Amino acid sequence: MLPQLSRAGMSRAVRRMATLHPAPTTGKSPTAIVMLNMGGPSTVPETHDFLKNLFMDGDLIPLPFQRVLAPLIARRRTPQIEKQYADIGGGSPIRRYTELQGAGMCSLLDELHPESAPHKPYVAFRYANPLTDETARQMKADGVKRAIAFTQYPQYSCSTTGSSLNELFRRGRAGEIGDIEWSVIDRWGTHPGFIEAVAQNIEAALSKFQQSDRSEVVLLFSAHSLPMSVVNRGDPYVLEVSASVNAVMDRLGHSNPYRLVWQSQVGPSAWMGMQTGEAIKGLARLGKKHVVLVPIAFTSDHIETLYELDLEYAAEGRELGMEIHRAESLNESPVFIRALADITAQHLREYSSGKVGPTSVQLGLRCPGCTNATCGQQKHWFARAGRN
Ligand SMILES: C=CC1=C(C)c2cc3[nH]c(cc4nc(cc5[nH]c(cc1n2)c(C)c5CCC(=O)O)C(CCC(=O)O)=C4C)c(C)c3C=C
Ligand SMILES: [Fe+2]
Ligand SMILES: [Fe+2]
Repeated sequence: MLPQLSRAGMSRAVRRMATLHPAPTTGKSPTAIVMLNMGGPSTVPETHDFLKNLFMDGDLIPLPFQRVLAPLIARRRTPQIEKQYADIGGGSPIRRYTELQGAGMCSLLDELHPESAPHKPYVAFRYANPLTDETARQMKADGVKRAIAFTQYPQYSCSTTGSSLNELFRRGRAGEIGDIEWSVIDRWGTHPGFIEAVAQNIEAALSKFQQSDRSEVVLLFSAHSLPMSVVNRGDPYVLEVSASVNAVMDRLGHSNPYRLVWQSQVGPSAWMGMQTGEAIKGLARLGKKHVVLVPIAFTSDHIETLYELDLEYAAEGRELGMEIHRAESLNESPVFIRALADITAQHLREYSSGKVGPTSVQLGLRCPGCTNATCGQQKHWFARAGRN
């Protein structure tokens, strides 16, 4: 039985775990939980390399003459994005939060699933340190024999999770990771623990409004948008984000009016809408003066929350006479860290019983219109793991 801690107590405990969770000393090879995400520049000077890696990724942004154009676009975009990271405190907090979440998750997992203990968290970012190749070297040095590739994007897109899996697969094929039995958790956007953590943060934001205004507050769920070219080839991200929103609203008992809107589009092509900024202006025109912004597709703070939502949109809304609060990102939420441990424990149980359940990869199911095979790569994972 795990100890029940208060939110503050748990947060302190998680912080302690993050500094204390040591490399295992039992001599038993650890079960690696590899946390996949895009990453972000921890300091402003790292912005250029982050952008260069991002624009080099053909799974995210397919460009003609990618190797030539990507560095040029990255260089041109760097000053603007550097300023945004400077304005949110000098860098992205994603590495700090991911390490904290991973340490807390693995401590809980050792108790929830002792059969595979010790569990050791590894972070593999796609565009910032620690990059996948560095993590691969560390796993090899640690003698890892069993690993779970655990996406930290709750909802699947071939441009995000698909890209991270492809990168890990390439490193494995090049012999950089060692001989490992892999399995994959590739989506968990409706897991009850995740939904509970988001719902609790919404309730905390709602409590900032006067009691008499509370039921009138519009919940504006905001997710990073996706180019329509990606949506139209059958990418499941939009559907899966919608499913998350629906599950949160079910958990809240449909207490408030709500919409799902899309932010952070880049470049001139068509993207999924409506855009978050336009929605806020539209609500103001309709006389809706109370809004909670809810980030729903990312698990920690980043420029999309700290800059775009807080410094741009919320500020614009307030100028229009609105009261706007943002639901906190999941960051250090003990409910969320417990959810990460539950998702992994469930996956380990399903894996060892030979069942492929909801926390396992959806076996090589491509987007029906996918031309770049991003999603299809996943079948290689199960070939390696001897499962399909
Ligand atoms: C679930 C989240 C995300 C999806 C889906 C996603 C798709 C996507 N993104 C771009 C282009 C860019 N994204 C950039 C930054 C960025 N993207 C996400 C998340 C998703 N992207 C986050 C959390 C961040 C910020 C990282 C941080 O602050 O820590 C950028 C760089 C910033 C900029 O130049 O504006 C670009 C470019 C595309 C094209 C795409 C879908 C195909
Ligand atoms: Fe993005
Ligand atoms: Fe796809």
